[in-house]
Amino acid sequence: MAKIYYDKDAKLEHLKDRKVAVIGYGSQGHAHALNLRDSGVDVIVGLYRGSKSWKKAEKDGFEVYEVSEAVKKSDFVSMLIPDTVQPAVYNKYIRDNLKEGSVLLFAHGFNIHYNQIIPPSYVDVVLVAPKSPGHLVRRMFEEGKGVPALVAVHQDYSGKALDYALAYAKGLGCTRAGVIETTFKEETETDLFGEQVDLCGGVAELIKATFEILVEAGYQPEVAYFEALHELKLIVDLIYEGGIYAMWYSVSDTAKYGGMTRGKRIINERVKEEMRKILKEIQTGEFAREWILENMAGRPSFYKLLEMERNHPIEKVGKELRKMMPWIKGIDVD
Ligand SMILES: NC(=O)C1=CN([C@@H]2O[C@H](COP(=O)(O)OP(=O)(O)OC[C@H]3O[C@@H](n4cnc5c(N)ncnc54)[C@H](OP(=O)(O)O)[C@@H]3O)[C@@H](O)[C@H]2O)C=CC1
Ligand SMILES: CC(=O)[C@](C)(O)C(=O)O
Repeated sequence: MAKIYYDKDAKLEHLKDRKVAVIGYGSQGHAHALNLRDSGVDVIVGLYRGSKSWKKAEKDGFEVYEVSEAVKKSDFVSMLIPDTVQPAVYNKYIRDNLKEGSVLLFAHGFNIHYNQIIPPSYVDVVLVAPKSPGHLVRRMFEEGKGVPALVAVHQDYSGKALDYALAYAKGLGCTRAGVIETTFKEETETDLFGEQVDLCGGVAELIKATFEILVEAGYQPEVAYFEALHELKLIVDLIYEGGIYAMWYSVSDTAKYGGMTRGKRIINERVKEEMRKILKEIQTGEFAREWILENMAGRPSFYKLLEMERNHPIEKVGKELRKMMPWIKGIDVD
C-alpha cells in the first residue's frame, strides 16, 4: 500500500524563509500562486513580456517579473509553463540564475523524465503534481478542501527535498486530500497514459461517438447531448463518491444488466491491445519524440485537431443547453 502523506506529515515552516517564483500563471500557475500565498508563503510570478497572464497576475496582487528576474529574486522555482516551452525557457532564463540550494519544482515529470532538462547538481529537483486541472486546485482550496497530488524527488542536494515538496503540497491544500510519493518516471508515464486513453482522449471519443451514432440514427441532438454528455457527469460523480460498484448500485437493474454485458463489447480485448500499444509508446519515449517534433514543426496536426474538436456539433448543442443550467459555472475558453 502506498504511503500517503496528510497535513500532519507536512510542515509549512520549511517554506518560511523561502521566496517562491511561480513561473507561469495559467491553469496550474494561478492556482499554485494564490493557494501558496493564502497559506502564508512568499510568492512572486515570472512571465514573459507580452504575456496575457501578466495583467491577471498583477490584478491578483502579485509582483510580476520577467522569468530571469523572478528566478534571481527567489530560491524556489516552480515550473508552471507548458511542457513544450520549458526546455528553451529553462536554458535561456533559468539555469544560470539558479542559486545553490534552490529548489526546482515541476508539476509534471515530462522534461526531467525524458531528459529535456538537466538541472545542475547544486539544487533540489522535486515534483508536486496535483491530480486535477488547475482551476479545481484553486476552487477546492477556497472551499476548504484539497485535490490529491503526487510528489517525487529527482535530486536531493539539501537532504530535505521531500520536506520542501510536502510543504509545497500542503501550501496547495493537497495534503488535505492526501499526497502519494512516486517517481518522475511513474508520474509521467501514468499521467500521459491516463490523459490519452481515459480522462481526455478516451472519454472525449466515447462521448462524441455516442452523440454521433444517436444523431445519425435520427434522434434529436439535444436528447443525444443529455444522454452522451450531460448525464455522464452525474454518473461519474457517483463513481467519484463511492467507486464503480456504487454507480452500479445506484442505477436501475436494466442499466446494470445492459451496461455490464454491453460495456465489455466496447472495451474489448482488441481495444485493450491498442491501449497496451499506447502505453508502450509512452514507455519507449516514442510519444514524447512525436510530441517534441510536432512542436518543432509548429504544431501542424495539433491546431487542426483542436479546431475539429471546437467545431464538433456537440459543442453547439451543448452551449445552448448549458444556458438553461445557470448553476454550471463554465470555463472561459476564449
Ligand atoms: N493543466 C493542468 O491542469 C495540469 C498541468 N500540469 C502541468 O503544469 C505545468 C503548466 O501547465 P498549465 O498550467 O496547463 O499551462 P497553461 O498553458 O495553462 O499556462 C501556461 C502559463 O505559462 C505562461 N507562458 C507560456 N509560455 C511562456 C514563456 N515562454 N515564458 C514564461 N511564461 C510562459 C503562459 O502565459 P500566456 O498565457 O500569457 O502565454 C501561462 O501563464 C505543465 O508542466 C503541465 O504539464 C500538471 C497537472 C495538471
Ligand atoms: C489535469 C491533468 O493532470 C492532466 C489532464 O493530466 C493535464 O492537464 O495534464
